[in-house]
Amino acid sequence: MPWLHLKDLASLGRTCRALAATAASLNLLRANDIARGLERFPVPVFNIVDHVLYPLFSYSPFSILRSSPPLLPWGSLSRPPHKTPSNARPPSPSADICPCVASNSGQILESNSATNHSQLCMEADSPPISKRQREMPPLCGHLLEGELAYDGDSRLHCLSMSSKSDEWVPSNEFLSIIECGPACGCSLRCKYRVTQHGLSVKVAVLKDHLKGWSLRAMDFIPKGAFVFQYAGELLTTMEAQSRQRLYDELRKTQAEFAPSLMVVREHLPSGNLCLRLIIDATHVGNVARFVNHSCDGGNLQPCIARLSGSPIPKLVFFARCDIGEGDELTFSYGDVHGCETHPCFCKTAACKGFLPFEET
Ligand SMILES: C[S@@+](CC[C@H](N)C(=O)[O-])C[C@H]1O[C@@H](n2cnc3c(N)ncnc32)[C@H](O)[C@@H]1O
Repeated sequence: MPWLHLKDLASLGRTCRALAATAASLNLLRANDIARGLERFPVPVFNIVDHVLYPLFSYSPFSILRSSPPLLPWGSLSRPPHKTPSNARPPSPSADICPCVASNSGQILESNSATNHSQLCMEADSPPISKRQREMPPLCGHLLEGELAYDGDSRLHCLSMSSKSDEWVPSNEFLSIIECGPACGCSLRCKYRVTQHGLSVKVAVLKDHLKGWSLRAMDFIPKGAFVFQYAGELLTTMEAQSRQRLYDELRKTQAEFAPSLMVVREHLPSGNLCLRLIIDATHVGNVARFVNHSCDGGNLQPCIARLSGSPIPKLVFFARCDIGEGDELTFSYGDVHGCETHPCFCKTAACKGFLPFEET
């Protein structure tokens, strides 16, 4: 029964009282935590709009390669226990500097300046750092342009790409962050691994009568705090195109169907495309699949995070401003409105009337 789709569970529940009780308790378990214990906090679902108990998809805190055969919506028989209490914080950085600056002998090569962190991402038993490496610009913990990304509270403190001032100006441009990763000798406690601990704030999924499911903050989230990554299936362009055609067909017949296919493109200063990251959270994903679009940019800042030594970047979100408990979490899906078919209900002053859509 734990693997069954909501509809099959309901049919089975109608056959006898014992199965009805089991189906009801399974439904309650699912609605109390859509993340199935895979995140630091349970993610409850609330719906006073209709009788759908919870959305159907497979929860994964991290992106996976295209799942074939598809995962079942409720993957495991035994529900994994919450490993940490719900009020636990991510592992706090153990020291002021990243441990991967330590040499083989355990001696610290760099001083406590975060801007000196560059040379550093090396295995503990890797060869000593060369003069050339010492002179390399900083990498981990920095934005692509070299600015330091995080302040002492692990909050994103800077700087839109277009503004070089110290004041953080929210922007629709994606920031690009480099974090410590598999190529570094440091542990998960390193302060340059802010985006690597899964969901970092309490959220809940709520049904909205116009936009479908939506995501709400269940706690105050300070400006600059990491919120979550956008996890889903990583697709090739060809796979994405064929899925998009299928989703367009499904939308014609199923009013409730809300696909969550995101395409992020990165360009070189020359304008040439250098990265296309396609994440489909329609079937497999995390809480970010419930974030709706807002034409004014919303309260989440999307960023591309690269982990040192990992070939595939991630799409991650930080709070663009202070976010109050109960606020809906939103971001801008894009500026291009190529095909005006799906009405937007963001209700902001900047609303363009339709959801962004671009043929790629
Ligand atoms: C990433 S999902 C967001 C969660 C979705 N609302 C759901 O029910 O699963 C994207 C889909 O949500 C809907 N959506 C998101 N933002 C919207 C908005 N501002 N107005 C209307 N629909 C929106 C669209 O159907 C879109 O394809």
